[in-house]
Amino acid sequence: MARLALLSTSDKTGLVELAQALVNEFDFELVSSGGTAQTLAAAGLPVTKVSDYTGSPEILGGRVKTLHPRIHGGILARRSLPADQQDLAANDIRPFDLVVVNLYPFEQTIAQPEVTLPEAIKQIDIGGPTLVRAAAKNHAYLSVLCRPQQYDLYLSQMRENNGEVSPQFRQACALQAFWHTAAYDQAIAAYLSQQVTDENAELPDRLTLSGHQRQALRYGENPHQPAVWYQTGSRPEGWAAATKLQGKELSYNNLVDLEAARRLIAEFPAEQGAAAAVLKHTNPCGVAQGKTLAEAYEKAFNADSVSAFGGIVALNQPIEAETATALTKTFLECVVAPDCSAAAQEILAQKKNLRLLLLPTLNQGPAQTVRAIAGGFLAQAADDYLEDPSEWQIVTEKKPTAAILEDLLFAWRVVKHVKSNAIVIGRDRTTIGVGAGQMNRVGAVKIALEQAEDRAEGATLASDGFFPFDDSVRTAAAAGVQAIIQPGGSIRDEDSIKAANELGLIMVLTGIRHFLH
Ligand SMILES: NC(=O)c1ncn([C@@H]2O[C@H](COP(=O)(O)O)[C@@H](O)[C@H]2O)c1NC=O
Repeated sequence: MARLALLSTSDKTGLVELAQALVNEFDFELVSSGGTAQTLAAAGLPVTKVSDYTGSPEILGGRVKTLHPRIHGGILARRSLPADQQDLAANDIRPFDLVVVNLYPFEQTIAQPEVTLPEAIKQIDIGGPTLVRAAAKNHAYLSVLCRPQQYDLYLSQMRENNGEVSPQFRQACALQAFWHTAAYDQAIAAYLSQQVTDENAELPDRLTLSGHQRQALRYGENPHQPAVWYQTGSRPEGWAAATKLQGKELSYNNLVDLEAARRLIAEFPAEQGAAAAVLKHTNPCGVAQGKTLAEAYEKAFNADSVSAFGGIVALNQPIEAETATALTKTFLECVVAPDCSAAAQEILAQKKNLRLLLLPTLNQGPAQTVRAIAGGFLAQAADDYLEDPSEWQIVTEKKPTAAILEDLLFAWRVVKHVKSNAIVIGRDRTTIGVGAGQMNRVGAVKIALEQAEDRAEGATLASDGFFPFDDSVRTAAAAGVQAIIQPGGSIRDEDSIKAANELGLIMVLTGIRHFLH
């Protein structure tokens, strides 16, 4: 007797070709749900509708189509178990050899702007996952395919093995099927938890990390660490949707640095003027705003040209020829920008090893960040607090001019993206000294000042956390710094303010801290 395949697919890609091969090459009979049967019949293929096969019509507008003992009995029966065989015979049920299902497009639906809850719920597939899970459970006897990308592999296995597939192949398909339904349910649960309106909605009770391998990376932070890049969601977003115009494969460290660069450059919206950032090991070594993108990049590069070698560059506006020429003057690992002109692409093509990426959504990142610890993981809301200088407190006798306030805001936006303890010294919307990741704050001040040299005269200084003592203020003043921005909140704030007044400095307290660990 011919073998039986059940086909019920939402995405009809490759369906007809698969079904033709099943019927013509492997003598399958086809049973399909309404829309799938229609597509197959329109292609001239013999197909039995599920409703004819079960004798039960599709009801509730398609909510119940394949949920029937004649379908699920045929999928779940153990061929080697006499009791199961008797049940099949007694109930006139034929076993299935193949189940091909893909699910209602839930994720694509919720990705659409302004989708309503009832619209989303309508796209929660019930019968499909039931078929997939049943077939995957019984993979000892049948195959399950849940994505069109699997069809060719299935057919080639059948062709190579005289119309059979190996138990290993069926098992691999079952594993993919369970990952698939798990990710599907995860997307539903995540969406529904977003609908809960309490203030903790972004950090729900349960958090499941779900992603599929986008790319096996050559290695992790170091060559002895295996690493993989996982993509969340079925539609590529963020870096998974970026276009790489040239250059070698992205590495683990490239991606970590690129994400740090993206977060930083997102502080500077393109419409507020050109900005450029050069990063090394996630810390900015040079950041600048300029009248043009080329000027911003030159300023950022010159801020610390030694560290910029081998750096990651993020630009907030499309790259044109002048900026491209400037970018070719040193060795850079990666450049990311929202766009790049054809002329600029031609210039950058000279740098064969440079990875050039286009990411139009530079300011769109994850709402939460997650980090693994022994026995669990930590999740927090991303530090995307929008600075509002009208909330700042000017605590010294000397008050900042509008120009100094602008420089303070610039340094403050940058220091947020430097590993703690962090100090940024800035001048004319350019960083001139960065002290990153120090174990004491005055140490970070000294490193930043050392780099700034005599350029510290008249500069501004930003500190990501408060000053526990007045030593940082005194050190900065001695080097010529004229204005300081910091969160405040130390029990000894008064000491720092007093020192600032004594030394003729301006001090601004933001009330917001930006530690980055
Ligand atoms: N309700 C059911 O019994 C049921 N059985 C299969 N489906 C889904 O219906 C879709 C195919 O429907 P159609 O063949 O009518 O185009 C597939 O995405 C499949 O996963 C169902 N739909 C939803 O739950």
